[in-house]
Amino acid sequence: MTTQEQGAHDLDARGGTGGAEAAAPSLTPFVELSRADWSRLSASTPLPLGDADIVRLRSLSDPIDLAEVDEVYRPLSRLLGLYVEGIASVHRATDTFLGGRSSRTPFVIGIAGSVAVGKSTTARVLVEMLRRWAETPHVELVTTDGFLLPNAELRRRGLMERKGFPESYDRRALLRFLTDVKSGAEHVEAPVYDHLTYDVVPGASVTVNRPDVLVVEGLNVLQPAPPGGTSLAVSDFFDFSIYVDAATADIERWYVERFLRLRQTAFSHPDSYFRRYADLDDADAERTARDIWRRINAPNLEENISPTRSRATLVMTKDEQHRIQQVLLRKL
Ligand SMILES: Nc1ncnc2c1ncn2[C@@H]1O[C@H](COP(=O)(O)OP(=O)(O)O)[C@@H](O)[C@H]1O
Ligand SMILES: CC(C)(COP(=O)(O)O)[C@@H](O)C(=O)NCCC(=O)O
Repeated sequence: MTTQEQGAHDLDARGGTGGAEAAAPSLTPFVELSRADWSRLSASTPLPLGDADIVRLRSLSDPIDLAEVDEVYRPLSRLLGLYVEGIASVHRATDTFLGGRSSRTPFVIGIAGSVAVGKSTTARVLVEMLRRWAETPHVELVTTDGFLLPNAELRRRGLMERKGFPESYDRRALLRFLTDVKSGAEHVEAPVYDHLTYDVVPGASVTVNRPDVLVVEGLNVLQPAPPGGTSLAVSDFFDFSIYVDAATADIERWYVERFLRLRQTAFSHPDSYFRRYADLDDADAERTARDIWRRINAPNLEENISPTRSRATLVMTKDEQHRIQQVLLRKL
């Protein structure tokens, strides 16, 4: 925020200048767009996804519909394309300036937000769309759950009730991974988490091989570096970041609904960590889900995740039916 903008903020905070004329609009570092404003941008953007693609995404159990993709994700993928082109152009100019000494590295997008707000769905749709743009055919997705400490280590540290909190991750491994990706390294490996066993998979990894775009999705990707240290923040490696937002009561309801649905699928699998939940009736399952939400996910949202919202480049706010109602885009 500029000093002038800060001044305007301070005036606002005091309730305006005291004059009878209309108060000056409050200045923020974000451009604010309603759904209608945002979706109007879609008219000038070709849609790189068709019905068949949406059906395929749905088959991966993503519930998103074509209207949402059309009105919200189409402009978003175009905007991201503009940022990718912008960075590529800065890269070319810098490379000429340096006499050919720098190599281009992947464009990294971070996606943050609460458990159950719809980060995975947003990330998967974006990946599918970005892959269809000529400038970004090679797009990869990594979720930060692979960087959680294994359950055995969480138990040793008394952190099983803190899964998803900043201290439950191997932050240095995540920083090393991103440093390697942003150094232009080939075949960079990330560990893998299994929601079925509720644990990191020993010895398993995914490999990221210099994509055009890497999407990094996780609860805490916008967390600042720990105070007092000299360490970097994960977001120092992002070229763009998105915070997916919604009212806490709606997110809790989505969490409970997903939990109830999982009884028929993941929970009933013989290897499921939550096998004991598969046979709960609706009332007991809802009680259990609300208990996990209130003990773990709600405090994490309030203490660690929500405070990072204003660090994002773009904030997408959903209504109670997952429809994006407002987009905030950071001013440049
Ligand atoms: N755009 C959407 N429309 C309808 N339901 C959605 C949408 N996005 C997510 N959901 C549902 O909300 C729940 C949480 O979404 P998910 O992407 O798994 O969240 P997260 O990755 O943030 O935990 C899931 O049950 C998912 O099916
Ligand atoms: C695995 C998660 C921490 C999400 O991790 P992320 O990929 O966002 O880093 C989360 O889905 C989770 O399991 N939380 C613990 C509480 C619960 O079981 O809901």
